[in-house]
Order: sequence, then structure tokens, then C-alpha cells
Amino acid sequence: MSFPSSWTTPPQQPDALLFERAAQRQSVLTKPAGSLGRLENVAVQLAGLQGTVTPAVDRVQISVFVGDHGICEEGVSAYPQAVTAQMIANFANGGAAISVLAKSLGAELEVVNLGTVADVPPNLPGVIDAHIAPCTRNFSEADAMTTEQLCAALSHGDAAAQRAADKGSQLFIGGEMGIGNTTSATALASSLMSKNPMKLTGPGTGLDVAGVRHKAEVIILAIQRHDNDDDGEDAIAVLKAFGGFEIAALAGAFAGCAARSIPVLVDGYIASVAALLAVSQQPDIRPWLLFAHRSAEPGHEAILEALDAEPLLDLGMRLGEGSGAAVAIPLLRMACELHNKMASFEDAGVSNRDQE
Ligand SMILES: Cc1cc2ncn([C@H]3O[C@H](COP(=O)(O)O)[C@@H](O)[C@H]3O)c2cc1C
Ligand SMILES: O=C(O)c1cccnc1
Repeated sequence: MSFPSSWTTPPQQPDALLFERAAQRQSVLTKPAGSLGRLENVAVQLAGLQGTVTPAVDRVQISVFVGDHGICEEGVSAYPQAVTAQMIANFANGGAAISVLAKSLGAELEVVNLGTVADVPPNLPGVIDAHIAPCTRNFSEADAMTTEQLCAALSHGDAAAQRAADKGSQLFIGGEMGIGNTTSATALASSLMSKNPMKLTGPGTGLDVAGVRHKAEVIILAIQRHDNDDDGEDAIAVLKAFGGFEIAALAGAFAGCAARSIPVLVDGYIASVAALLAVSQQPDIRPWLLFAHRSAEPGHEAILEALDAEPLLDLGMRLGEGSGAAVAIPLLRMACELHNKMASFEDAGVSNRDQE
């Protein structure tokens, strides 16, 4: 198995002229220039990325990638590992936060199961079996995944982007579920950015102060161990070292969307780490990414900074699943409506600035 081409080839850059045209349209709408603030920027960005004068986010695909983590053996999460598999059934039965949000938005929701330790009932609606292994290996003892497993995870992400393209999706949201994945994400980010894990480690699902310290120590020791491997610190090396399947699949999906010219709305902490991995692999992916919200997980700030990203919302959310991105969709829809439907000064017979 080899890496998907979206991972090894830079995506096409969006056409700068389309952004200029959209900005020009914003400048003639009946409002003081710039008065709709970031709603203007986001509409211009979507118009440029979608290659249209009338941007829209009516057709949204949400893919939630799920995988378990061997690092849970080290006691790094407030919740038991069995929750990962249990949540797959909850996604399918409509009870999870992202299920409710997807339904409310009329968005396509699919769940890509890359491997769980506990059993998942067969044939759940909307759940795709993409089994790689029951979980990644405990990265304080060994590499979290093999090169083959990494290729498989990236390819499952790329396949989700292909499904989004086949359905004519105007925007992609990648969600994740995997107990222990804030530990993987923090190890990945610390290693990639050469930052002290003590500064990035947070409570995840709700660790207390002592729990956060223990989690940071587990990450520090694991990074020291992997540094001896002389692997280098590129996206592929850190993903193999620290996992997880669902984070790799997210990174693969983001690369796959950029390759197919589908804009991505990035969710919180975990999804932003996947975005950082994808951008470090192919810097030209960055223009295809919009950032939905600032997670309450403390490490998010440094990752946003590294990506030069200014998210739209700051609601104190720290769930994942793609939920923060889903919550931002109504804003994006309104930004598009304003861009497409407001009258121009000329059409409405309203005098523009400095006009008699
Ligand atoms: C019921 C439940 C639903 C979730 N949905 C997302 N997460 C989030 O929390 C987990 C990461 O936190 P940690 O690293 O502390 O385990 C991931 O599964 C993430 O998606 C959930 C967590 C729980 C408990
Ligand atoms: O912001 C996130 O993505 C997040 C934060 C805590 C736990 N799970 C996900």
C-alpha cells in the first residue's frame, strides 16, 4: 500500500482573481465598507475557493473518524476506552452532539470506523467499516502505527474526500472520536512544533490538575524515547510515532479535500492538529482551510498560531466530533446569503460614500 497522491502531491492553488472579484462585489453592497466584519471575509474566501460568484454551504459533508488509542493504558483520559465504540452506536442512533447538529443542518453525516477495542454492533446505518486494528500501540512503548497502517488511515481519509466530491459537497467537516486522542494530538503537536508538552497538555475530557501533569509526563517521556529513533520530525514520522488512526485519517481527508478543491471547515483541538500535520506535509493545503472555533483545550492557541488561523467562534467548546465546525455553519450560510442577495448601491439607488 502507498500514500494517497493527495498526500504526496501539492494541491492546486485557488485562482486569486476569483477572490478579487468577490471582494469587489462586497465593496458595492449597500453597507459601509467592511461593516459586516469577518462575514465579508468568509464569503469572499468561500467564493474564491468554490470558484463561483455565488458561494453556498447548502451541501455539507461531515465525516467523523473513529479509532482507539493504545496510550490509554497509561491512564491519560478521564473516561474508559469502551466509550469510543459505544459512541459509534450513539452517532448512528442520532444521540450524539454531532448527530443532532448534522440533522439540524441537513448535512450528510458518515462515521468511519478505523478500529475500536470494544465491539461495535454490525450494520449500523451511516457507519463505514474501515478497520485497521483494534487500536494503535501504546506509544510510550513502541511506535503507535506501522507505515502500512498509516497509509491505510490516510487513504480512508482520502476516500471520504472522494465521497464528498462525488456528492457535490460545497464544504467538508472532519470530526473525530477516540478516547485518549488529546494525548496523541498533544504529542504530535509538541513534536512537530518543538514545544514543551507541559505548555500544550490540557484536561481533554476532564482530567484534574494531577491528571494533566501525569499526561504531560507520559508525553514527555514518549517524545524522548522516539527522538532517539532519529526519525526526523516530519508529519509521517510523528504520525507513525504517536498515532492515532483517526487523526491520520483526518489529515488525509484534509489533503484529499484540497486536492479536489473542496473547502474544509476545521473543528477544534484535534482537528487543528490534523490540519497542522496536513499543512506541514503540503503547505499549499493551507488556503483550503477555514477555522471554525477556538477550543477550550489550552494547547489549541499555539496550534492556531502556527497555522496563522483566526477562528470564527469562541464558545468554550471542547468536544470534538466536528461539533464546533457544525455550529459555525449557520454563520457561513448567512455570510453567503448576504454576499449573494444584498443590493448594490447602484441597483438600490442608494448614494455611496463621497457620492452626491
Ligand atoms: C461521551 C464522550 C463523547 C465524546 N465525543 C467526543 N469526545 C472527545 O473526547 C475524547 C478525547 O478526550 P481524552 O483525550 O480526554 O480522552 C475524544 O474521543 C474526543 O473526540 C468525547 C468524549 C466522551 C467521553
Ligand atoms: O477541541 C477538541 O477537539 C477537543 C477537546 C477536548 C476533547 N476532545 C476534543
